[in-house]
Amino acid sequence: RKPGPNLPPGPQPLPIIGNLHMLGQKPHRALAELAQKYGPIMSLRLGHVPTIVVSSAQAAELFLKQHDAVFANRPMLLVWDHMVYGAKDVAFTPHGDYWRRVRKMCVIHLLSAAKVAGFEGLRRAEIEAAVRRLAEAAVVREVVDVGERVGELIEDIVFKMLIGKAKEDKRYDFRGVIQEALTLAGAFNLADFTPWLAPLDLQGLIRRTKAARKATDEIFDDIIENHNKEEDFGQNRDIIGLLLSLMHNPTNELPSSSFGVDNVKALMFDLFAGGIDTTYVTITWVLSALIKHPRVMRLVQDELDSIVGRERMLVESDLSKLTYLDMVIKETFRLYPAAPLLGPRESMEDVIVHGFMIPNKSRVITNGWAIGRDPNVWSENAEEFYPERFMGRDIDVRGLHFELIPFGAGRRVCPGMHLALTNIKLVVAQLVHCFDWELPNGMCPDDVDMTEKFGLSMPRANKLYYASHNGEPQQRVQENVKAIMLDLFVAGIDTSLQTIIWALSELTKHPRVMKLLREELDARIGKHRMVLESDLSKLTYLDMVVRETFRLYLVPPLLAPHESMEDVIIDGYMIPKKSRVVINFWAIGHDPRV
Ligand code: HEM
Repeated sequence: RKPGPNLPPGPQPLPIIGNLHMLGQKPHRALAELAQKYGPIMSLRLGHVPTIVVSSAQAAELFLKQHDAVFANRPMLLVWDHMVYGAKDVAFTPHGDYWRRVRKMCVIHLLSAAKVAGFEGLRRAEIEAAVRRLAEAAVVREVVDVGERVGELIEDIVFKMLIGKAKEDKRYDFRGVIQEALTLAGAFNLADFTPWLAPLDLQGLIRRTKAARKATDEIFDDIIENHNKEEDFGQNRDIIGLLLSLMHNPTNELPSSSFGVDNVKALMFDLFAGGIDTTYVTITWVLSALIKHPRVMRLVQDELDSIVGRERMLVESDLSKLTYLDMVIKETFRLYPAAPLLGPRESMEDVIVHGFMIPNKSRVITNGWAIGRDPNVWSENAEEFYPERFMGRDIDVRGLHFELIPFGAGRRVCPGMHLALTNIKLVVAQLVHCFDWELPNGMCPDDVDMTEKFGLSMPRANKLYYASHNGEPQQRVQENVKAIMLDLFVAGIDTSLQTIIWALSELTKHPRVMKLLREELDARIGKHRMVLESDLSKLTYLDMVVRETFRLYLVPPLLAPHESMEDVIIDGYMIPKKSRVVINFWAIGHDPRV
């Protein structure tokens, strides 16, 4: 008899653990190395679970397009079960009727292009506020933790979009908890592969998951309680309001029996985790790559200057014209995909793929990270950051071109990609358009460390510190400071802050004056302590700088109006009683005769 098809080739498994010991700290790298030896469709055994690893564009197309219906299931993992209320969400729930209904609801009502476009004003306000904060740091040459600033910004945008207001709960580091949850969700848990070890929780993953789940659960409970108190939540102004109104008004599609409060909380997890973590991780990779490659940074800025110019801030309708930025973002996804192993799949029946037997209930791992670095697709310079490789090549990231699938492909492709791409492009473009970024402490671009940490999402291993400018004052920052000052006037922030900003702006513009002021501070105070109020009277040059600022930028320029209390003759002129007197101190301060 002719022998039946074989399993794909792979390394020999050990008893009990199978090949689990071969995954190491960075499974995407270890699996890519194994695939070099065993090929792009490789078979492993993780504990007792048959596992197929897919590592080339052609193989991914077979699994995620040609046989997608067979591989549209997700394995049921212990961490996910704990974290998302028995997998009642979209991302971690098994294939079936419930998944189909909630996914459809997400795609149509929560994450559609129209819904995302509806939040444009909100994004603009949050980004302007973040740019203003960064510009204040730029003026005093503060070195900023870029990841932290980007994380705060994305968190603010997502909170406003999902719950209609900023995060109020200060009990937890929400972003930290979400990142921990995704690290746990991506971990290879011994207990999933050798169930009799589950009660021992040898890696401590379940203990950590319970802590993360407790934190998210308390935050979600508070959000729901506050929403339920607000009578107009049914107006669907924010996304959680919409979910709650679906819960309170069941439909045929989502009957009350299948859509209770745990389902709402599970979906909240997907939306917060998907919305914040992967987007923030991708933006920090793009910015790191740009700092590491000043040539590319310059080209992105040139494109922004030619499309947007320097007289205004970028708006969302500019994004589609930024073709070079688009290539930079693709190149970042290629080398640093936020989800390096995509989302795991599970086969729902025996199937033959490319002549190999793939048994029912096999775990399928697609190594997006390895596909992005495959020299057969990307040529010998596959490891190099070179956005121009996309020029004239029709390769998109949306799951149609299997050489580049950061959002997955097929039935379970990421439904949040439109939102993610909008946020990523917008934030990167604004930050690069508004600021010249430099490395602090004499670091050079080659020193930028691009080491990654493994999890369901793949963040940078180390923090990213940049100064938004660090040498001679630059036009880009000055223009930005001016725009911000304008904002401050409009916002009516108090006058002393306005004066401070004018003074700092003039100091940035006049390095000679800044140098003299620094020398005075060094001479009177030294470098080892902060300025005390008792020092102020000794700082005579600072006093002159402040007076010069008042001369040029008196706030407000006309002072408050006075009124005469009787008729009076001044300089031969009659000034009647009850005359309004406006004194133009701005003109006096600018009078060349004085
Ligand atoms: C850079 C940003 C993002 C990346 C790289 C990313 C990547 C992915 C990947 C690789 C998958 C698995 C696809 C598969 O199995 O084939 C996925 C699924 C998913 N993503 Fe995203 N994602 C991002 C942003 C978002 C956002 C903003 C949201 C929503 C707010 C979101 C919500 C989801 C959901 C709900 C699923 C599960 C879909 C399903 O199983 O049917 N993601 N994402």
